[in-house]
Amino acid sequence: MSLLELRKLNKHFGGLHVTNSVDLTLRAGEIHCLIGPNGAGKSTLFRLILGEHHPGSGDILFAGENITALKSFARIHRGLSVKFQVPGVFKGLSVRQNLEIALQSRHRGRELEAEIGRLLAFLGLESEQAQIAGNLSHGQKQWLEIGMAVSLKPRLLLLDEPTAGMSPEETHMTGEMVQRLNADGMTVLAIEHDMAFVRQVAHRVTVLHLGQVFAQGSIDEIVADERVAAIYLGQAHA
Ligand SMILES: Nc1ncnc2c1ncn2[C@@H]1O[C@H](COP(=O)(O)OP(=O)(O)OP(=O)(O)O)[C@@H](O)[C@H]1O
Repeated sequence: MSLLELRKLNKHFGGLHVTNSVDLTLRAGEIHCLIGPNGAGKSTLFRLILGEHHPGSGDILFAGENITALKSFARIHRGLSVKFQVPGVFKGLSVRQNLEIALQSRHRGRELEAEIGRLLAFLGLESEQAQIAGNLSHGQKQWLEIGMAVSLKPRLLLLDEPTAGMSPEETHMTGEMVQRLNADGMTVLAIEHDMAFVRQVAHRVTVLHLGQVFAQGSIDEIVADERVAAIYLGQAHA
């Protein structure tokens, strides 16, 4: 069963055709990685899925429903969540307070405390819960934001370069987090340049190039594809 379906999606910025008739289907329960050169249109695709941009033409279906005309909050309400590249944590508040803000629209009292505890354990941030978020390491800030993005248990999690700036160890731990979320039933679409992360988590990979789907397959198929090597992996990422 498909959870998300992009059908012939087009987006122009002035004369620039940034999303060019993109067809992409995410199966419910998969971890799907989106890779491609800088400027390929990956982030724009996320903004279209989230409703921050509206397509010139084409359709977006979520769990069978056409959500193309829906506002972002309505999409989030249906179970979409996103973590963008720049951490959007409240830097002056503690880790615990950040999680409380993310959770308080749906949980109160004891239930809220239990959910905060569950997330702190999941993120490995229990001993940092009283820390001011601005003082966390780069990796911990990214994890806190992942925690906020998954706090309301979305059906689909969009991650925009979740491991950017992380050490190999932190990258691996992030991959494990994504796998645990997936094991609990969450479908994940991640934009990533780090091929170790892609190899660790991806069930399928889509290569975007010049706003178009250029290739799709398993990580082994993508790495073996000479056309992909020529436009992307042959550069710094192999
Ligand atoms: N709001 C905008 N107005 C005009 N052009 C835009 C806008 N947003 C993105 N673009 C252009 O669209 C193209 C695709 O950008 P996008 O950020 O989606 O690519 P990307 O694949 O995510 O790149 P990166 O890997 O560098 O993040 C780029 O040429 C960019 O300059």
